[in-house]
Amino acid sequence: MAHRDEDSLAGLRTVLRRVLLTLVGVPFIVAIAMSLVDSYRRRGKRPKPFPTTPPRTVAVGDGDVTTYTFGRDLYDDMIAAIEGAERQILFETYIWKADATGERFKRALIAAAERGVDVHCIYDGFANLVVSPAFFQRFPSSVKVLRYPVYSAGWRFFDLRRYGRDHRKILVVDDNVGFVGGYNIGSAYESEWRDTHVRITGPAVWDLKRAFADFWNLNRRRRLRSSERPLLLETASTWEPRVRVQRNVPRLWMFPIRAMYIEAINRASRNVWMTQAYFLPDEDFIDAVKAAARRGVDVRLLLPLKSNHIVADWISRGYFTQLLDAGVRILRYRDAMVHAKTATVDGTWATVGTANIDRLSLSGNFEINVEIIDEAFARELEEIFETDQSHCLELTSGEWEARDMHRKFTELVLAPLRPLL
Ligand SMILES: O=P(O)(O)OC[C@H](O)CO
Repeated sequence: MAHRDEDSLAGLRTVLRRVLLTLVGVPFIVAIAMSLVDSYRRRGKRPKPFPTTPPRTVAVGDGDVTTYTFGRDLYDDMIAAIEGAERQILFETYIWKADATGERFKRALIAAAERGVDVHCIYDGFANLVVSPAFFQRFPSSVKVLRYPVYSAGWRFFDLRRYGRDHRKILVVDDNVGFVGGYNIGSAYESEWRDTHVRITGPAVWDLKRAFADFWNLNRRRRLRSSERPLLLETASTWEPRVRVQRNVPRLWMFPIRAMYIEAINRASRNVWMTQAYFLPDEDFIDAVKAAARRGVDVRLLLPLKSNHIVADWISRGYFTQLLDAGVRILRYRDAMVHAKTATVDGTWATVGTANIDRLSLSGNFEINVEIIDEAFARELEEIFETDQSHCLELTSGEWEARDMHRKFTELVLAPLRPLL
């Protein structure tokens, strides 16, 4: 009798193990297969044009904010700022391609260092694993370069605070100007991707400097020569109430960007317009978005019809039914990858930054978003949204419900991956 009990227990365990392995393993296998097929299909595809707006500047408090929606405009202004630097350049990027654009930035940074400007660069080791190491080795010692390592937990294997990637994109020149937003550095982003970045002048530049300096100082000792001095900043003498720089710092367990979004969505009374590259939020975030739509707020979500990560697209689609049922409008951008991470609420609140709406960004990575409470700037972003919307296909409930069974099944199979992305 005891033997029979043990046998059935062991049998149950085997069945459970197999079910678990299937639940975890199958989504991974499907995701890998999809990514391979998708990258094969993309080969040789020509980029298509998309509408953009010229850089426009609005005064916000004691400074200006210029918004960029086309990479070439942005890169030209970033290079001009680097070339005009007199004292210090702080440059941080998640991806830094070793192509013509990447080389252009590298040359400009080296030239600045050679004329005596203090140049600091940070890039993420994991994001650039596919970039030739030679590209990063050919920096002269006059440029201080910090590679945020692929593995940074050391012997603290279980300390999740040490696994976040450095996903930020920042440039600060002297005390005068700062850039932040979705753009990485690479030729494809210059003309083929639709993204959003801002150039900031005024007191908020100090916050960008501080964000850079804190990260640098946190990692300086282990990554650079021990003699390398920390980056020191004067305390900010001016507070700018309209512009807040929100930083996710996993190492300090700080994730204000998710809270910032949820607070803004929860207090929306008129509209929430979001443009996002990847939309795979947690359940509480989704609930806030649905609640806003249900109380009559005009909630619009603008996403790429096809992003560069097919698996993220499929997982994102798993949320569409509940969003459409709640009254959220889903607008899908045609022909080009939308990589922007922006939102406006009630024509007053706005954000532009590096954080995607997914778990990696909102509760994992080092991220930076600028939060601006200013009607003129929000209006600016709303106009950009309207331009983008004119290039979108709106997804209707009828169309969505009529999709094939195999699509519904694929969404279901991939759903267990949601918490990982
Ligand atoms: O991580 P992001 O938002 O900078 O996007 C990077 C691209 O997805 C690279 O594949």
